[in-house]
Amino acid sequence: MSDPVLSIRGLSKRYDSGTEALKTVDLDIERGEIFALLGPNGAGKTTLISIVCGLVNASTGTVLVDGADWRSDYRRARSRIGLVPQELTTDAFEPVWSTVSFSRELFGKPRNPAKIEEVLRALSLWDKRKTIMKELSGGMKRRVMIAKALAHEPEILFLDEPTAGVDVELRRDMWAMVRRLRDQGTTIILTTHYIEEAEEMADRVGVINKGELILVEEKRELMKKLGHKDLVLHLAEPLAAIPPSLAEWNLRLSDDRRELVYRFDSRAERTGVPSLLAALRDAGIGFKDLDTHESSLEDIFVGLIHQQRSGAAA
Ligand SMILES: Nc1ncnc2c1ncn2[C@@H]1O[C@H](COP(=O)(O)OP(=O)(O)OP(=O)(O)O)[C@@H](O)[C@H]1O
Repeated sequence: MSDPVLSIRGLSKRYDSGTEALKTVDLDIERGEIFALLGPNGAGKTTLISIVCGLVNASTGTVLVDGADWRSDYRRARSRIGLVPQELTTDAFEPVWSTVSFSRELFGKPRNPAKIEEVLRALSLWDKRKTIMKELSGGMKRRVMIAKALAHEPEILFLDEPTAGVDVELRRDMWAMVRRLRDQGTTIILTTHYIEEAEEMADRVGVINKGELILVEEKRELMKKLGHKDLVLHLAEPLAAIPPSLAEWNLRLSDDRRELVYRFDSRAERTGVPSLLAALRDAGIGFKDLDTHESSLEDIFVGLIHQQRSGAAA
């Protein structure tokens, strides 16, 4: 990778409470990419973002933001970054316009009404510029948080769980907006619990668990690894054993012999599900119901860690 816009080396964090929130993270972010940091609750996502943005002190390590050291050259480094935090923090009685333009001034940038107008228009907030914050809908408030983060024209935008608790429509809206920002040249780093969100949005995905960056990959590669689904067939009658004619599907029979489970790659062109159902009919095995389960993120992490360890041992 040439000339990363963000370069993180040996970053670790142990809070005063003794919690080791980050264990020696190394990460380069490419200019102009959308990078999703994917991990369960407590994985260390917010800690990582907070350190890079100068809100939390690292225990060890260094960060270069567009070449500027985030400790010795803090102002320059910080001015390159916009942060949209998880929680909405604005003055309820302030209108949208002044809320956003104040954020620009905080970075010591000269007033620039044309720039503020551009940001508000890009986020479809122009019509609301005179509305006070408390009269906005939840989705609008989130947009204002993004406008605030963009008001000083940062190169890198951090979005900490941008769609937590928002409905599906707003989530799609947010994704489209993030893509537009990327198309205009902003580098985007977002954190998420949702595999679906990482899949939809990111160019690259970093998986973090228990403070450890388990892997960083191109989205397409990662999704191949995450694509397993289980088809569970609830049988009409308990089955003594799986007949040899079904061997090719590698089915699993539950301990009570009432469920057959077929694991398949949901992204493959041929999942094998239709042919399995036909083979079951031919074998005279009836079922009352069927459902599919996607592995939880937790299961996937366990799998990835396992894969990594066995890879390292090989
Ligand atoms: N200020 C703090 N003091 C002590 N421990 C903290 C503090 N902030 C976070 N932690 C702990 O550090 C670990 C990582 O937390 P962090 O908030 O970074 O995770 P996260 O991946 O952002 O989680 P979530 O998805 O729930 O927001 C957790 O065990 C958390 O309890």
